[in-house]
Amino acid sequence: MSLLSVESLACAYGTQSIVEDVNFAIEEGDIACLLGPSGCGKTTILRALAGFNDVSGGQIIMNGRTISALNRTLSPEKRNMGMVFQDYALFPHLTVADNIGFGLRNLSSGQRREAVKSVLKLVRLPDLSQRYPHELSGGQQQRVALARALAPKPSLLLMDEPFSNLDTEMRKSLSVEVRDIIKEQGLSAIMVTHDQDEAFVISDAVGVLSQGRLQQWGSAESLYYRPENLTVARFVGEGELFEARCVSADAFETELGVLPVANNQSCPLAQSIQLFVRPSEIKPIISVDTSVEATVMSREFMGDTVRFRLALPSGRVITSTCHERLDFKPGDHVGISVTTQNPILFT
Ligand SMILES: Nc1ncnc2c1ncn2[C@@H]1O[C@H](COP(=O)(O)OP(=O)(O)OP(=O)(O)O)[C@@H](O)[C@H]1O
Repeated sequence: MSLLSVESLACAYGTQSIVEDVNFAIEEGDIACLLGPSGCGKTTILRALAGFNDVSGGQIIMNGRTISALNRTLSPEKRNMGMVFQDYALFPHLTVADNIGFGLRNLSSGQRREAVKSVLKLVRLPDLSQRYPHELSGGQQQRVALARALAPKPSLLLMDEPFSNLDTEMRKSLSVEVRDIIKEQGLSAIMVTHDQDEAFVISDAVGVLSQGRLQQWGSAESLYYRPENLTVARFVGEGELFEARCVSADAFETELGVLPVANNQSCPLAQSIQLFVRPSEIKPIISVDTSVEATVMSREFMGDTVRFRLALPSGRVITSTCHERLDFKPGDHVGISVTTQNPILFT
Protein backbone atom coordinates (compact mmCIF):
# COMPACT_ATOMS: atom_id res chain seq x y z
CA MET A 1 0.00 0.00 0.00
CA SER A 2 1.33 3.45 -0.93
CA LEU A 3 1.75 6.09 1.76
CA LEU A 4 -0.27 8.54 -0.34
CA SER A 5 -2.38 8.00 -3.45
CA VAL A 6 -3.93 10.78 -5.45
CA GLU A 7 -6.65 9.44 -7.75
CA SER A 8 -8.37 11.43 -10.52
CA LEU A 9 -7.94 14.56 -8.42
CA ALA A 10 -9.84 17.65 -9.54
CA CYS A 11 -9.75 21.07 -7.85
CA ALA A 12 -11.70 24.21 -8.63
CA TYR A 13 -12.16 27.72 -7.29
CA GLY A 14 -15.87 28.38 -7.57
CA THR A 15 -16.89 27.25 -11.02
CA GLN A 16 -13.40 27.58 -12.44
CA SER A 17 -11.66 24.25 -12.83
CA ILE A 18 -7.93 24.51 -11.98
CA VAL A 19 -6.69 20.92 -11.75
CA GLU A 20 -8.09 17.87 -13.49
CA ASP A 21 -7.50 14.15 -13.52
CA VAL A 22 -4.25 14.17 -11.54
CA ASN A 23 -2.99 10.73 -10.51
CA PHE A 24 0.15 9.80 -8.59
CA ALA A 25 1.30 7.82 -5.59
CA ILE A 26 4.24 8.09 -3.26
CA GLU A 27 5.80 5.40 -1.11
CA GLU A 28 7.08 5.66 2.46
CA GLY A 29 10.47 7.40 2.46
CA ASP A 30 10.03 9.01 -0.97
CA ILE A 31 10.60 12.66 -1.78
CA ALA A 32 8.39 13.76 -4.65
CA CYS A 33 8.11 17.04 -6.41
CA LEU A 34 5.43 18.75 -8.48
CA LEU A 35 7.20 20.85 -11.08
CA GLY A 36 5.54 23.35 -13.38
CA PRO A 37 5.31 26.96 -14.47
CA SER A 38 3.60 29.65 -12.45
CA GLY A 39 -0.17 29.26 -12.31
CA CYS A 40 -0.29 25.60 -13.39
CA GLY A 41 -1.96 24.52 -10.14
CA LYS A 42 0.93 23.23 -7.97
CA THR A 43 -0.03 25.11 -4.82
CA THR A 44 -3.68 24.23 -5.34
CA ILE A 45 -2.77 20.51 -5.27
CA LEU A 46 -0.53 20.96 -2.22
CA ARG A 47 -3.31 22.79 -0.37
CA ALA A 48 -5.72 19.98 -1.24
CA LEU A 49 -3.20 17.45 0.13
CA ALA A 50 -2.89 19.49 3.34
CA GLY A 51 -6.68 19.72 3.69
CA PHE A 52 -6.76 23.53 3.33
CA ASN A 53 -8.78 23.25 0.08
CA ASP A 54 -11.71 20.96 -0.72
CA VAL A 55 -11.44 18.82 -3.83
CA SER A 56 -14.03 18.96 -6.62
CA GLY A 57 -13.46 15.39 -7.78
CA GLY A 58 -11.39 12.26 -7.24
CA GLN A 59 -9.81 11.37 -3.93
CA ILE A 60 -6.70 11.58 -1.77
CA ILE A 61 -5.90 8.44 0.19
CA MET A 62 -3.31 8.28 2.96
CA ASN A 63 -2.32 4.95 4.49
CA GLY A 64 -5.43 3.39 3.00
CA ARG A 65 -7.81 6.02 4.40
CA THR A 66 -9.63 8.53 2.19
CA ILE A 67 -8.79 11.96 3.57
CA SER A 68 -10.29 14.03 0.75
CA ALA A 69 -13.16 13.35 -1.66
CA LEU A 70 -16.09 15.38 -2.94
CA ASN A 71 -17.88 16.88 0.08
CA ARG A 72 -15.51 15.07 2.45
CA THR A 73 -12.35 16.74 3.81
CA LEU A 74 -10.49 15.55 6.88
CA SER A 75 -9.35 18.69 8.71
CA PRO A 76 -5.67 19.71 8.31
CA GLU A 77 -4.76 19.11 11.96
CA LYS A 78 -5.93 15.49 11.74
CA ARG A 79 -3.73 14.67 8.72
CA ASN A 80 -0.38 14.50 10.52
CA MET A 81 1.31 16.52 7.80
CA GLY A 82 3.94 19.23 8.28
CA MET A 83 3.98 22.28 6.04
CA VAL A 84 6.85 24.57 4.99
CA PHE A 85 5.92 27.76 3.15
CA GLN A 86 7.80 29.91 0.67
CA ASP A 87 7.78 32.95 3.02
CA TYR A 88 8.75 30.85 6.10
CA ALA A 89 5.60 32.04 7.97
CA LEU A 90 7.35 32.19 11.34
CA PHE A 91 5.68 34.04 14.23
CA PRO A 92 7.70 37.28 14.44
CA HIS A 93 7.05 37.85 18.16
CA LEU A 94 8.21 34.35 19.21
CA THR A 95 11.78 33.10 19.63
CA VAL A 96 13.09 30.26 17.48
CA ALA A 97 12.46 27.83 20.35
CA ASP A 98 8.90 29.05 20.85
CA ASN A 99 8.18 28.96 17.12
CA ILE A 100 9.26 25.33 17.01
CA GLY A 101 7.55 24.46 20.29
CA PHE A 102 4.25 25.97 19.10
CA GLY A 103 3.01 22.72 17.57
CA LEU A 104 4.15 20.68 20.59
CA ARG A 105 1.77 22.07 23.20
CA ASN A 106 0.55 18.56 23.99
CA LEU A 107 4.00 17.72 25.44
CA SER A 108 5.23 18.58 28.95
CA SER A 109 7.59 21.58 29.07
CA GLY A 110 10.59 19.26 29.64
CA GLN A 111 9.69 17.05 26.69
CA ARG A 112 9.07 20.12 24.57
CA ARG A 113 12.51 21.57 25.44
CA GLU A 114 14.18 18.29 24.50
CA ALA A 115 12.24 18.00 21.24
CA VAL A 116 13.12 21.60 20.25
CA LYS A 117 16.79 21.00 21.08
CA SER A 118 16.93 17.82 19.05
CA VAL A 119 15.20 19.26 15.98
CA LEU A 120 17.40 22.41 16.06
CA LYS A 121 20.44 20.14 16.03
CA LEU A 122 18.94 18.29 13.08
CA VAL A 123 18.60 21.50 11.03
CA ARG A 124 22.14 22.52 12.07
CA LEU A 125 21.08 25.53 14.20
CA PRO A 126 21.80 24.31 17.74
CA ASP A 127 22.81 27.74 19.12
CA LEU A 128 20.06 29.99 17.86
CA SER A 129 17.10 28.94 20.00
CA GLN A 130 16.69 32.33 21.72
CA ARG A 131 16.87 34.49 18.61
CA TYR A 132 13.85 36.11 17.00
CA PRO A 133 13.06 35.55 13.28
CA HIS A 134 14.21 39.08 12.30
CA GLU A 135 17.65 38.26 13.77
CA LEU A 136 18.13 35.39 11.29
CA SER A 137 19.17 35.20 7.62
CA GLY A 138 16.64 33.92 5.06
CA GLY A 139 18.34 30.51 4.96
CA GLN A 140 18.30 30.27 8.77
CA GLN A 141 14.63 31.27 8.88
CA GLN A 142 13.80 28.52 6.43
CA ARG A 143 15.72 26.00 8.56
CA VAL A 144 13.62 27.09 11.56
CA ALA A 145 10.45 26.71 9.48
CA LEU A 146 11.62 23.21 8.54
CA ALA A 147 12.38 22.43 12.20
CA ARG A 148 8.92 23.61 13.18
CA ALA A 149 7.32 21.36 10.57
CA LEU A 150 9.47 18.37 11.57
CA ALA A 151 9.06 18.70 15.36
CA PRO A 152 5.62 17.00 15.62
CA LYS A 153 7.06 14.07 13.58
CA PRO A 154 4.66 14.28 10.63
CA SER A 155 3.97 11.31 8.35
CA LEU A 156 4.32 13.57 5.34
CA LEU A 157 6.12 16.87 4.89
CA LEU A 158 4.65 19.35 2.37
CA MET A 159 6.88 22.13 1.07
CA ASP A 160 5.64 25.01 -1.08
CA GLU A 161 8.53 26.60 -3.03
CA PRO A 162 10.65 26.48 0.15
CA PHE A 163 13.82 27.88 -1.39
CA SER A 164 12.51 30.51 -3.79
CA ASN A 165 13.26 33.48 -1.51
CA LEU A 166 16.93 32.51 -1.22
CA ASP A 167 19.85 33.43 -3.45
CA THR A 168 21.08 30.88 -6.01
CA GLU A 169 23.98 29.54 -3.94
CA MET A 170 21.93 29.18 -0.76
CA ARG A 171 19.11 27.59 -2.76
CA LYS A 172 21.44 24.91 -4.10
CA SER A 173 23.17 24.10 -0.82
CA LEU A 174 20.00 24.17 1.30
CA SER A 175 18.09 21.93 -1.11
CA VAL A 176 20.83 19.28 -0.88
CA GLU A 177 20.88 19.64 2.90
CA VAL A 178 17.11 19.44 3.25
CA ARG A 179 17.14 16.29 1.15
CA ASP A 180 19.76 14.79 3.48
CA ILE A 181 17.76 15.74 6.59
CA ILE A 182 14.53 14.25 5.21
CA LYS A 183 16.34 11.06 4.19
CA GLU A 184 18.20 10.81 7.53
CA GLN A 185 14.83 10.89 9.30
CA GLY A 186 13.27 8.37 6.90
CA LEU A 187 10.54 10.93 6.21
CA SER A 188 8.34 11.30 3.14
CA ALA A 189 7.87 14.66 1.48
CA ILE A 190 6.21 16.45 -1.40
CA MET A 191 7.59 19.75 -2.63
CA VAL A 192 6.27 22.09 -5.28
CA THR A 193 8.57 24.28 -7.34
CA HIS A 194 8.94 25.89 -10.75
CA ASP A 195 12.70 25.34 -10.61
CA GLN A 196 13.85 22.24 -12.48
CA ASP A 197 17.31 22.13 -10.84
CA GLU A 198 15.76 22.17 -7.39
CA ALA A 199 13.25 19.48 -8.32
CA PHE A 200 15.96 17.24 -9.75
CA VAL A 201 18.31 17.66 -6.76
CA ILE A 202 15.77 16.88 -4.09
CA SER A 203 13.38 14.33 -5.56
CA ASP A 204 13.07 10.61 -6.08
CA ALA A 205 10.07 11.26 -8.31
CA VAL A 206 8.99 14.35 -10.19
CA GLY A 207 5.60 15.14 -11.69
CA VAL A 208 5.51 17.75 -14.46
CA LEU A 209 2.34 19.78 -14.33
CA SER A 210 1.05 22.03 -17.09
CA GLN A 211 -2.30 23.86 -17.13
CA GLY A 212 -3.67 21.78 -14.30
CA ARG A 213 -2.81 18.43 -15.89
CA LEU A 214 -0.07 16.05 -14.87
CA GLN A 215 2.01 15.50 -18.01
CA GLN A 216 4.35 12.81 -16.70
CA TRP A 217 5.42 11.29 -13.40
CA GLY A 218 8.79 9.60 -12.99
CA SER A 219 12.42 9.90 -11.96
CA ALA A 220 14.33 13.00 -13.02
CA GLU A 221 16.34 10.91 -15.47
CA SER A 222 13.30 9.35 -17.09
CA LEU A 223 11.75 12.80 -17.60
CA TYR A 224 14.97 14.14 -19.08
CA TYR A 225 15.85 11.21 -21.32
CA ARG A 226 12.38 9.80 -22.04
CA PRO A 227 9.93 12.70 -21.97
CA GLU A 228 6.48 11.62 -23.11
CA ASN A 229 5.71 14.88 -24.86
CA LEU A 230 7.27 18.14 -25.95
CA THR A 231 5.97 20.06 -22.93
CA VAL A 232 7.91 17.78 -20.59
CA ALA A 233 11.00 17.73 -22.84
CA ARG A 234 11.10 21.53 -22.89
CA PHE A 235 10.31 22.02 -19.22
CA VAL A 236 13.09 19.80 -17.91
CA GLY A 237 15.85 21.19 -20.12
CA GLU A 238 16.62 23.08 -23.27
CA GLY A 239 16.43 21.53 -26.69
CA GLU A 240 15.90 21.99 -30.40
CA LEU A 241 13.09 20.32 -32.31
CA PHE A 242 13.87 19.18 -35.87
CA GLU A 243 11.65 17.72 -38.55
CA ALA A 244 13.23 14.34 -39.36
CA ARG A 245 12.68 11.67 -42.02
CA CYS A 246 13.64 8.08 -41.47
CA VAL A 247 16.17 7.09 -44.18
CA SER A 248 17.42 3.75 -42.82
CA ALA A 249 16.99 1.49 -39.81
CA ASP A 250 19.11 3.80 -37.71
CA ALA A 251 19.44 7.14 -39.47
CA PHE A 252 17.25 10.20 -39.88
CA GLU A 253 17.65 13.05 -42.32
CA THR A 254 17.28 16.48 -40.74
CA GLU A 255 18.29 20.07 -41.29
CA LEU A 256 21.56 19.07 -39.59
CA GLY A 257 22.25 16.37 -42.20
CA VAL A 258 21.78 12.61 -41.91
CA LEU A 259 22.11 11.73 -38.24
CA PRO A 260 22.74 8.27 -36.81
CA VAL A 261 19.78 7.83 -34.48
CA ALA A 262 18.69 4.56 -32.90
CA ASN A 263 15.16 4.12 -34.23
CA ASN A 264 13.60 3.07 -30.96
CA GLN A 265 10.09 3.77 -32.21
CA SER A 266 10.47 1.52 -35.29
CA CYS A 267 9.52 4.40 -37.48
CA PRO A 268 8.87 3.20 -41.10
CA LEU A 269 11.23 4.33 -43.89
CA ALA A 270 10.45 7.79 -45.30
CA GLN A 271 8.13 8.53 -42.41
CA SER A 272 8.36 12.02 -40.94
CA ILE A 273 8.91 12.40 -37.24
CA GLN A 274 10.21 15.04 -34.86
CA LEU A 275 13.63 14.73 -33.25
CA PHE A 276 14.38 16.66 -30.07
CA VAL A 277 18.09 17.37 -29.58
CA ARG A 278 19.63 18.76 -26.38
CA PRO A 279 22.29 21.52 -26.75
CA SER A 280 24.87 19.20 -25.15
CA GLU A 281 24.39 16.82 -28.11
CA ILE A 282 25.30 19.50 -30.64
CA LYS A 283 28.93 20.47 -31.17
CA PRO A 284 30.63 22.85 -33.61
CA ILE A 285 33.60 21.23 -35.36
CA ILE A 286 36.19 22.35 -37.89
CA SER A 287 34.37 22.39 -41.20
CA VAL A 288 35.76 19.75 -43.55
CA ASP A 289 33.39 17.76 -45.70
CA THR A 290 30.43 17.84 -43.39
CA SER A 291 27.25 18.42 -45.31
CA VAL A 292 25.89 21.21 -43.10
CA GLU A 293 27.78 24.38 -42.33
CA ALA A 294 26.87 26.89 -39.69
CA THR A 295 28.05 30.34 -38.72
CA VAL A 296 29.03 31.03 -35.14
CA MET A 297 26.83 33.87 -33.88
CA SER A 298 28.12 34.02 -30.32
CA ARG A 299 30.38 32.25 -27.85
CA GLU A 300 29.83 32.48 -24.11
CA PHE A 301 32.29 31.03 -21.62
CA MET A 302 30.21 29.66 -18.74
CA GLY A 303 32.97 28.09 -16.63
CA ASP A 304 32.06 24.39 -16.88
CA THR A 305 30.87 24.74 -20.45
CA VAL A 306 31.17 26.92 -23.53
CA ARG A 307 27.86 27.92 -25.08
CA PHE A 308 27.58 28.69 -28.78
CA ARG A 309 24.74 30.10 -30.86
CA LEU A 310 25.02 28.71 -34.36
CA ALA A 311 23.15 29.95 -37.45
CA LEU A 312 22.12 27.21 -39.90
CA PRO A 313 21.86 27.84 -43.68
CA SER A 314 18.07 28.19 -43.24
CA GLY A 315 18.68 31.13 -40.87
CA ARG A 316 17.56 29.13 -37.85
CA VAL A 317 19.78 29.71 -34.81
CA ILE A 318 20.46 26.75 -32.51
CA THR A 319 22.32 26.44 -29.22
CA SER A 320 25.25 24.15 -28.43
CA THR A 321 26.88 23.61 -25.03
CA CYS A 322 30.30 21.95 -24.97
CA HIS A 323 32.43 20.77 -22.11
CA GLU A 324 35.54 21.13 -24.29
CA ARG A 325 37.09 24.57 -24.36
CA LEU A 326 36.49 25.15 -28.07
CA ASP A 327 37.54 28.61 -29.18
CA PHE A 328 35.53 29.21 -32.35
CA LYS A 329 34.69 32.89 -32.62
CA PRO A 330 31.65 34.80 -33.88
CA GLY A 331 31.73 34.83 -37.69
CA ASP A 332 33.62 31.51 -38.01
CA HIS A 333 32.19 28.93 -40.42
CA VAL A 334 31.96 25.55 -38.73
CA GLY A 335 30.62 22.09 -39.30
CA ILE A 336 28.17 20.52 -36.88
CA SER A 337 28.48 17.21 -35.13
CA VAL A 338 25.46 15.68 -33.41
CA THR A 339 25.67 12.79 -30.98
CA THR A 340 22.24 11.53 -30.05
CA GLN A 341 22.96 8.89 -27.47
CA ASN A 342 19.47 9.11 -26.07
CA PRO A 343 17.34 10.10 -29.04
CA ILE A 344 14.03 11.70 -28.18
CA LEU A 345 11.55 11.14 -30.99
CA PHE A 346 7.98 12.38 -31.19
CA THR A 347 5.48 11.21 -33.77
N1 LIG B 1 -8.13 31.48 -3.97
C1 LIG B 1 -8.20 31.48 -5.29
N2 LIG B 1 -9.32 31.87 -5.94
C2 LIG B 1 -9.41 31.85 -7.29
N3 LIG B 1 -8.41 31.47 -8.12
C3 LIG B 1 -7.27 31.08 -7.53
C4 LIG B 1 -7.09 31.07 -6.10
N4 LIG B 1 -5.83 30.63 -5.84
C5 LIG B 1 -5.26 30.38 -7.03
N5 LIG B 1 -6.10 30.65 -8.05
C6 LIG B 1 -5.82 30.46 -9.49
O1 LIG B 1 -5.59 29.09 -9.73
C7 LIG B 1 -4.55 28.90 -10.69
C8 LIG B 1 -3.47 28.01 -10.09
O2 LIG B 1 -2.88 28.67 -8.99
P1 LIG B 1 -1.75 27.97 -8.10
O3 LIG B 1 -1.41 28.93 -7.00
O4 LIG B 1 -2.17 26.61 -7.73
O5 LIG B 1 -0.56 27.87 -9.16
P2 LIG B 1 0.98 27.55 -8.94
O6 LIG B 1 1.35 26.57 -10.00
O7 LIG B 1 1.23 27.17 -7.54
O8 LIG B 1 1.63 28.96 -9.27
P3 LIG B 1 2.86 29.74 -8.58
O9 LIG B 1 4.10 28.96 -8.92
O10 LIG B 1 2.81 31.09 -9.24
O11 LIG B 1 2.57 29.80 -7.11
C9 LIG B 1 -4.08 30.30 -11.06
O12 LIG B 1 -4.69 30.66 -12.27
C10 LIG B 1 -4.57 31.18 -9.93
O13 LIG B 1 -4.83 32.48 -10.38
